Amino acid sequence: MKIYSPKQIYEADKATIAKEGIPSYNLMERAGGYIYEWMHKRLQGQQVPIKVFCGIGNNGGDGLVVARLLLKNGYNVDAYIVNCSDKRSPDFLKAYDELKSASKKWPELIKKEEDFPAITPNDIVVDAIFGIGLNRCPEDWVKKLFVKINDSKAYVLSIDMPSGMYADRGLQKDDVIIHSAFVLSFQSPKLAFFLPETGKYITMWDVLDIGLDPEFLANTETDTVLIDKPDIQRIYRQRPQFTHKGMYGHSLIIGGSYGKMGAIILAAKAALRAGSGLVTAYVPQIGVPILQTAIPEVMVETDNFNGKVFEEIDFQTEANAIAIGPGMGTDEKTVDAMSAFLKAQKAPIVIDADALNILAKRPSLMEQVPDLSILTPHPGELERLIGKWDDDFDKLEKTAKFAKKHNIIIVIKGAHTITVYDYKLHINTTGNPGLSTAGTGDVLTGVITGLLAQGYHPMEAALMGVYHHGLAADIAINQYAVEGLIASDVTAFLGRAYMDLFAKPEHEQQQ
Ligand SMILES: NC(=O)C1=CN([C@@H]2O[C@H](COP(=O)(O)OP(=O)(O)OC[C@H]3O[C@@H](n4cnc5c(N)ncnc54)[C@H](O)[C@@H]3O)[C@@H](O)[C@H]2O)[C@@H](O)CC1
Ligand SMILES: Nc1ncnc2c1ncn2[C@@H]1O[C@H](COP(=O)(O)OP(=O)(O)O)[C@@H](O)[C@H]1O
Ligand SMILES: [K+]
Repeated sequence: MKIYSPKQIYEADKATIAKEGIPSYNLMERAGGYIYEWMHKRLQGQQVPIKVFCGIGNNGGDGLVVARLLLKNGYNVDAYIVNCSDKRSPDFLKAYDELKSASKKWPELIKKEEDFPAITPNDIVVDAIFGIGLNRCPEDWVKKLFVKINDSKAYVLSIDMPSGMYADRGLQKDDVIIHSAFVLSFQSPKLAFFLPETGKYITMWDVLDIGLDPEFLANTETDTVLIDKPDIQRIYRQRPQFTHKGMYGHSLIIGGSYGKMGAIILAAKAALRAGSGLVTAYVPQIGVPILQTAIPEVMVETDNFNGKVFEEIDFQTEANAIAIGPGMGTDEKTVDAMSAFLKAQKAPIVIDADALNILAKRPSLMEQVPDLSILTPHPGELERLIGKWDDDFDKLEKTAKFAKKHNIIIVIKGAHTITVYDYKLHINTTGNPGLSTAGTGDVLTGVITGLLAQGYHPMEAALMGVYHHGLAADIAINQYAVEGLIASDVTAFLGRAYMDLFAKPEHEQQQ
């Protein structure tokens, strides 16, 4: 699914108005009408007190349309104008007049703290104060209203965006954002919904198709996309019948050190479960018996030194895909070994964990990283690589620049893992907080490497690997719950994730 920027949404509005030959106000009526229908379907006429807080722009106008429709259909509704500016938009004014003629009184005006109405936990608050047009910090009394709404414990339905959240910048000091139980977002969700600083203010969201010009939308390329099942189905390649293990690639996973051999076990096993035909682990000598005991399917190579960490990375395996980093440590001897290893690499590799920390320690090594290599940092590792950022939007910009400079793919891990390549952001939709547990990152490295070994393009391997890893965890929590899930369970459920990719929905299975 494409995620349009605010600029593209304003352009889509214009294109729709021009093509359909309608006044812009019709779009507001349409949007408000859909929101009313969404609410009516759930409320079925219940007399819950509904308080609609409207700003003075088009988001506020949408709120006024909703308030009018609720009123006309017998709901218990009060509308308030949060009078944060005198510059009211023309369509807001039209919606304002329409509400006045339907209710015979003007909505209540809020200009200062003393004007705030009481809000109780039994109320429904419709938040239509600011949408994508928020472009400066609201005045203090407006922020106090946000706080009052948040403290009220009322159910909050936000129109288009939670008020106070910006569509084009992240959270900054002194920002206050309305906490939404549900956001109904027009045409596409907004990037801020998926970023850690701002996404936490939203419990659920859905998209309302308000009928913007389909041709304009189809022909508009976006910098940000949400990756969901159909995208992965298009990437997946079915296995033909007459095959042998040599056709599914040989993965080589380099890593492990004294006390951290588990990381390499997790990654190697995940590469196998992702479908890699052969897997070899390259570990310091101390790891050989551990690996050989833990996974019989995996071959093991080691260096010529009898140490607890690598002093050399020199292997015989002819690998189709190589990953380096899990559990490897950042000992100076290992840094030198990695430096020599990188110089010899021509094809894309997967770089994770301590290998990322080594790149941060010796930035000149970045020059040796092959094009299209996949780096999989969590936010801590990312910061060590690219430096500090001001907010989440700044983080994405800095990451995109770094990825472009080195022609690499960066997978920023987190609640919505974002894969960055060539200034484009791919937001993952699977996964759950059960993944916040030791070793799940090692499993991800194994999955991506296993896919790369099978011949998937590095971008395909990154997107499918991240999706699949999250999907396996989503299936596994039905058995283990988020608290009980451990990294090995994710690997164990990778097969189920493959099955789920093409499973028919339950109601079709029963027919
Ligand atoms: N295609 C769409 O998505 C449609 C969107 N509509 C609505 O239009 C909204 C965008 O409307 P607008 O561009 O009017 O913007 P908003 O209604 O989001 O609000 C901002 C308005 O207040 C002003 N403003 C910004 N920051 C302020 C601050 N801190 N204090 C005081 N005033 C401030 C802005 O100049 C702007 O006029 C969308 O979010 C959506 O709700 C619909 O009306 C119709 C179609
Ligand atoms: N709350 C969450 N929701 C979804 N995915 C998560 C969440 N927390 C962590 N993850 C995922 O779990 C993995 C954790 O990786 P990482 O931090 O490297 O762990 P480790 O170093 O222990 O292997 C990443 O793929 C990340 O995206
Ligand atoms: K809003």
